[in-house]
Amino acid sequence: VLDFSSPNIAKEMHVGHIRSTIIGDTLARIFEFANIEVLRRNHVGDWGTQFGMLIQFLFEKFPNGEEAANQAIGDLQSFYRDAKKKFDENPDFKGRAQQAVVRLQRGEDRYLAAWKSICQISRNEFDLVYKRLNVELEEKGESFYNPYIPRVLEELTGKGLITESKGARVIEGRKPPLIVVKRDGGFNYASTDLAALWYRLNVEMAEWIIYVTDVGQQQHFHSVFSAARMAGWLPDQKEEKYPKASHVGFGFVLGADGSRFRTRSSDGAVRLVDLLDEAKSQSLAQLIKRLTENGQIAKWTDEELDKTSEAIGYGAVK
Ligand SMILES: NC(=[NH2+])NCCC[C@H](N)C(=O)O
Repeated sequence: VLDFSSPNIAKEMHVGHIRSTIIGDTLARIFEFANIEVLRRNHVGDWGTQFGMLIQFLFEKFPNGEEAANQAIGDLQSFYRDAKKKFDENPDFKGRAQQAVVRLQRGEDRYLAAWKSICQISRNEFDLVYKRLNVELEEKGESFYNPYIPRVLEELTGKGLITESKGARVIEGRKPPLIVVKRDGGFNYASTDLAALWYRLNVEMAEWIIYVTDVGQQQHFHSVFSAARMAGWLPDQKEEKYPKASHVGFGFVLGADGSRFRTRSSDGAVRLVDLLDEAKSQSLAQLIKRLTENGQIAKWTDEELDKTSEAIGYGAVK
């Protein structure tokens, strides 16, 4: 199982996700070339308390039905921003948003439908990037593993691995302890990853599970892996045995000024599709310049110029 790309619904798909997409795809291609069966998993962040906020905001903005919302959301990132602003500034709205989470988690139709349409809008945007990069992925988002969390935690509790700490439930072993149930009783990123690991080992029968994210998540994965070893799901690290789990961490993408590159700056959003457009148009300009210089330009059709600048531009990004 190769877990890569994995952006978050309704949030920006940032350059770090592009890097994960490209490294993950490269690894997948190497394994596939060696005739190893690869499950290319897009572990999208499609669950969590932020959906209460988004859905409530959607309902209040479009009280006359979800139909209109589909088109009106349009730019999901600014929709997210507006919802977040209201959430932070308006305590009444915050309360309603928290109610909405409960109703979503209870599976009320109207809430599920709104959640689904928000996910679909994001998915369409992600797909534009995957298509351009020629990367294939199969989505199994965080929400997929939700039903497995309680029984997985029950198993870990039965093995004596989960303890109480300041109202939360945690797995000790590495420092800091891994929080698996929040103080409010909710599950989190770690509980989802434990359930996903359990599923990949027991249902998908994975021999090797590889996660590709930036190094910022190294500690998270090592804590999850160590919990899995304590539970006896994975063999001892020192033995080169299967099944195994690995984190492929890459460095942060830096901007020209050497600081962490953000696709969304305060003065406006830089979308990843725009980044790809830019790569293509810069290589087209260079191509035309050089072909003109060496007198070859007349021999090239527009289509050849287009295809070549795409290959060079996207290739450069990759
Ligand atoms: N199984 C995982 N945790 N995979 C990586 C998920 C990455 C996460 N959605 C992020 O954007 O940072």
